[in-house]
Amino acid sequence: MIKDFPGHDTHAPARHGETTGGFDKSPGWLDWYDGPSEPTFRLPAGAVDAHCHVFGPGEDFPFAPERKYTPCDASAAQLFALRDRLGFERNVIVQATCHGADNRALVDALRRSEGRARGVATVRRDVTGEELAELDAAGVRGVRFNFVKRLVDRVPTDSLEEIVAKIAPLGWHVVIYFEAEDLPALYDFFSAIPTDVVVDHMGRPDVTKDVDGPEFGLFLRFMRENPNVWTKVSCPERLSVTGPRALDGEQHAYTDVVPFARRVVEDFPDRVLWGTDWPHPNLKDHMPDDGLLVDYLPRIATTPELQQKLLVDNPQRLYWPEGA
Ligand SMILES: O=C(O)c1cc(C(=O)O)oc(=O)c1
Repeated sequence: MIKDFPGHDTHAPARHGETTGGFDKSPGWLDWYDGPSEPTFRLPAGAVDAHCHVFGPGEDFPFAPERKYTPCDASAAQLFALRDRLGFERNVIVQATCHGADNRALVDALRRSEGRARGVATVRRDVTGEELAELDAAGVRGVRFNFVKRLVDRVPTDSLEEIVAKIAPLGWHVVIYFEAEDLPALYDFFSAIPTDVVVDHMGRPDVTKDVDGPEFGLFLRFMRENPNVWTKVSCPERLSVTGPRALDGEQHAYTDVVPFARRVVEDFPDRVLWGTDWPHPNLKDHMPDDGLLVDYLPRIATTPELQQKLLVDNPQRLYWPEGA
């Protein structure tokens, strides 16, 4: 059973950068950017921020004992304020690893969204049908499998297969997060997943390498060979090496990532999604202005048709297939 926790608007709201509940932020933690600029790029009506998270608040939804980092709070109310500021209509909230397989903060945010958010949960192999039904009723439509070693301990493949068998009848999909260097070893396992599959952040390419080279070529081949695979062309702020950063009004941020994202959007226009990744866990050297991240979009989806698919039609097909 998912227990209802006391609503956090009964408490004083967490201030920007705070962590409540007696947790200390990881050393060097960067807080999300307060007061983002209003985007210059006008998002199409019905746009979905298809990758974002909530953290805690720690006081109401404690972070998981097995977590690899402790963030600042980033509440549902703060996420929805960002949604409105940037001009998005809806969100897809992805369970963050700092909450492990405890989906209470996610479920609470989904319930508060009044149908304007769907979720991607993390579950263990022993999850029951009753728990899955409850997650489904709250708006969860997928599970996340994480292979990034700095974020999680490795879960054995047979556990993941067992989870897939449980979620497939619900029509859910699998979100996978991995580093480009691990794709060769995981390629066959990923290709055998029978549900839709969504790859986080383009499989984290090394953007100092050639967009036409073998590493990114393998990722493009993975998408070409598996028509059930989608990807998020998100996180330029994570992948960029030379920037410039989305700060101080910069309108050409993360130029080194543009050719990679643009290639994917143009080759697979019906299987791409985009999200802010707010509140941007584990960034080390800067925190982007989310308004300027939205201004990055027309550089990777260069026509109104591509923008409509990326931001509206594709997320709607995957997360609100019943209609707007
Ligand atoms: O690269 C990351 O650090 C990261 C972490 C998480 C998470 O902790 O869930 O999610 C993301 O999308 C990206």
